[in-house]
Amino acid sequence: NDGSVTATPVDAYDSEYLCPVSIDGQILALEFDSGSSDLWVFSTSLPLSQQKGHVIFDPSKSKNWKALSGYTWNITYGDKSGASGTVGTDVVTVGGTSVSGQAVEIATQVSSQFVSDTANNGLLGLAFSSINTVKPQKQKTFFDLAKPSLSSPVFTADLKHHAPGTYDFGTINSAKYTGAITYTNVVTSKGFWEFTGSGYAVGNGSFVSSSIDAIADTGTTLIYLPDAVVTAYYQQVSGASYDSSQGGYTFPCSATLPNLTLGIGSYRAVVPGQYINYSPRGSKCFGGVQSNTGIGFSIYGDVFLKSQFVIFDGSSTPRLGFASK
Ligand SMILES: CCCC[C@H](NC(=O)[C@H](Cc1ccccc1)NC(=O)N1CCOCC1)C(=O)N[C@@H](CC1CCCCC1)C(O)(O)C(F)(F)C(=O)NC
Repeated sequence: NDGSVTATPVDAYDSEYLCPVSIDGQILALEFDSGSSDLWVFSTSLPLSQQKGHVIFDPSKSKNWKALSGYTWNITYGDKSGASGTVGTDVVTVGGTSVSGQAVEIATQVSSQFVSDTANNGLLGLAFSSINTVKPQKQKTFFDLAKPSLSSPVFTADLKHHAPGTYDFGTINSAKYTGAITYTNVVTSKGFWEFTGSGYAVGNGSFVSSSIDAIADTGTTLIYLPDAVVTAYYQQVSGASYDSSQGGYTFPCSATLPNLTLGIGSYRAVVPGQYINYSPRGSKCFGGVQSNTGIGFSIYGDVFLKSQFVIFDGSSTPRLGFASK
């Protein structure tokens, strides 16, 4: 049972995209995150102060809810936010795709970033189940459980700039992209959709071949790249500089930003310069391309993903596909 669901940007900067998910009839807006593998929700087990402003899942109102007694989870994300709690299973439906026995992780504690992000009522992880945090037994992701019932074991991301996009499960909709799809192999050892980029070009400059170890991550807002790439990019932006008080590169909001081309095999993925003006911050504007220093690999986040049609192929040899649109 293939499915399709709308992914709506939460704000004017496309900082995250949320999708409606039904848990036994209770509908919550969750962030689909190909960088983690826990499906967790705001719940009635949270302190009331942390529930404020959010849509709350109430397991006592679900007839298909089965508590997994003694099971717990605890996750910390790259931006230092986090959550933890208990676990049960329920029927989870996304678009037309329904899964029973899905582990739904109930939050009993969430960090302040989640409390204040009132549009976000939890996450639906789409990375590999190997990094699910449930103990004593890790649980499968929605995609892993849905796979056998899908026409093909894939999901696609068609995120858009300042507009709603879609995630599709089970089919590759040829109306959503142009030209050929380029596939690249994925390494799953860290549990991410990890691949090696083939290089970059800034604006109309020549392409620089270089291997870039990266993950395709719908749960990360920006693009995080090696310093060599980031400095080469902002050298082409007049007035750009690294502003430690803002935590990254900023530039005058009037600046014209060059496109950034990122190579995937022989495919050249073009990120429009305007996508790289992320948001006003202080008296300047904050860049959508930042340094990957301290992360350990590069992250091709939403600023990149929304310029492409992306296939997450979960077949026995997982791979990523990219196409223009
Ligand atoms: C620099 C390293 C990555 C940072 C990345 N976070 C982000 O990219 C957050 C996402 C966010 C948007 C709006 C409101 C709140 C949070 N945005 C962010 O740090 N910024 C700061 C820079 O300006 C742009 C917005 C992250 O932790 N992504 C998580 C998933 C997010 C966690 C926080 C809530 C939203 C989802 C991830 O799962 O994708 C991960 F792979 F990074 C990870 O930590 N996996 C374990």
